[in-house]
Amino acid sequence: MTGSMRALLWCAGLALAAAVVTYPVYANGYYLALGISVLYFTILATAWAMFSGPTRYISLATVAFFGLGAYTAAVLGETMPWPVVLLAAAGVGALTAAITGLSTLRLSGIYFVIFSFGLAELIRQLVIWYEVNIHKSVGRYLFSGVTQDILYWQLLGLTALVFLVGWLLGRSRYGLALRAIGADETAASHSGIDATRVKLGVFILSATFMAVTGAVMAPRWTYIDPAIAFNPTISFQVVIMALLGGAGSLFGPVLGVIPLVLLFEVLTATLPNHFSIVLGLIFVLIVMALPNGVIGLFGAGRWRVPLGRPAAASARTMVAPLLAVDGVGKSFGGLRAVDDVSFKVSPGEIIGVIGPNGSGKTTLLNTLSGALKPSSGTIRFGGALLNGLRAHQIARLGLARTFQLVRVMPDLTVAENVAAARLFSTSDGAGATASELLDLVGLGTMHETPAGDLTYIDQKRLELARALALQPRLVLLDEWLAGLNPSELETGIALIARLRDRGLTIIMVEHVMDAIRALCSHCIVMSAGSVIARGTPDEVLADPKVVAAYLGGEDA
Ligand SMILES: Nc1ncnc2c1ncn2[C@@H]1O[C@H](COP(=O)(O)OP(=O)(O)OP(=O)(O)O)[C@@H](O)[C@H]1O
Repeated sequence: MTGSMRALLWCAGLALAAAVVTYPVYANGYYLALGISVLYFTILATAWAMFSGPTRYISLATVAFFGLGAYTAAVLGETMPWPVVLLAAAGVGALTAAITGLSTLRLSGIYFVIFSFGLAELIRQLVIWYEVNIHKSVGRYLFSGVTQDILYWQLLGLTALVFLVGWLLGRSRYGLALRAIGADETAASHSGIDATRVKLGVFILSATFMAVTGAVMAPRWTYIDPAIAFNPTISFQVVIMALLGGAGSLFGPVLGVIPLVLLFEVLTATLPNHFSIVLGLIFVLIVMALPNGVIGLFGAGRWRVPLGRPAAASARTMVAPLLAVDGVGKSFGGLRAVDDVSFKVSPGEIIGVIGPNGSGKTTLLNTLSGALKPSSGTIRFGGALLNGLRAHQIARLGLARTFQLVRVMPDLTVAENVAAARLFSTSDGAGATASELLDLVGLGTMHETPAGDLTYIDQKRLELARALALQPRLVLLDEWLAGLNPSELETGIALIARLRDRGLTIIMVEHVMDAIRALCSHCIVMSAGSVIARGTPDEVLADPKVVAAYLGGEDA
């Protein structure tokens, strides 16, 4: 772009900003009211997309927080200074989001949608009950000195703030963490991301904006009752606007707000009795025709986090043994999938866990990595007791894993997948960069490729790079070599051997016996949840009990 073009763009931007700021001075009452609607829906849709865009938790609770803000203003507006009223509304919104979020953000998919819709209705009913039985009147009057002009400028300030916060969030590690959670919450947790805390924090932030918007809007109505403040249509309109514009980017929702505010304006005037039907139709059309919103048509970037140089690994003090599993069991109802398993792993060792299908190998790995809580026994890692810790806490201690059914975050690029495992790293020494790790696993030329576009084998390589990005002391590989052709297998075995030579400790569940023989110093063999043999690969594979357990299995 030439210098004069840039100057022209700056001038146009400044002229637009001046026109927006001075809008109440030259707009008549009708257009000012439209401007107010555009602004308040912009804030609501941007705040909604801040949480729901990256996580894909579709929330219909917008009006719950908006209504609480409006009601807080109605209750306090005539007795308290206005800034105090806005702070109180923010506090009520944040507190309600914290309480409800803590109990429900473990829900996902349709359960969260239903909950969020129910929350808005529950709060509406509680407010009606309070008003009728305690306050003895259905609604409240709010007379304040807030004119339409002041209302507009308050909303404009709040719009600027929501964009600033959204921009900062997108640039922060929480932005990438949210997207990682949205792409694959399990993989994110095993990469050290505390999914519950990240989701809760951003849910509260988003709800706070919604509540303050409700408070700012309250003086517009003068008379506030639950039907106005908690009108469920608002929640649906916000979802439709954010989806039309594109919920995956910061400025996407506003592209949906402007045309839809105008359209809804026309519809309420021309089809007041069929408004909801038209709303539903628009929703269906948007989801079918523009799954990534208007902004998706331009391939506009998502909120990206610069990779930078990763945090470095600490010189960890090794305690022998690195892992001590003692009497671990795991039951599913009446099925004892893992039964009284004990073994130790010393630093730098590769231990093989083998056994026929269904013998409990993956379940054992799941108890070690925090995906499942053991029903009995203890697991100590580097001296720390892992029982009771959650997946992200175990990952942060330096215990990484790959999955039997490969789990990458498909919408994130290869580089972002690796970066996700570094977001909450507490390491402080020098470690391999993301780039070095990708070179190591053979993905050095694919940094910007979306992980979902990789072949199955490359996804496995990426999973390993992501596990290594945690700078782990122990890596659990669950059939990482499965499905490789002979030359890929050779490369895979050589790669694992290199990791061992660098001092990494590995537990590998594997059916490929050539790999077990080539890599493992020691094996445990499981059958029906119990350990039936242990020793070197040659010893266990010659054991008649093992041969019998495999029933002449092809590899053994
Ligand atoms: N979440 C679960 N709920 C109920 N049963 C389960 C669950 N996970 C595993 N199981 C059962 O526990 C047993 C052990 O399964 P697991 O997947 O650990 O075996 P595996 O040795 O890893 O098998 P494979 O080699 O086929 O992967 C099986 O009978 C399985 O059906």
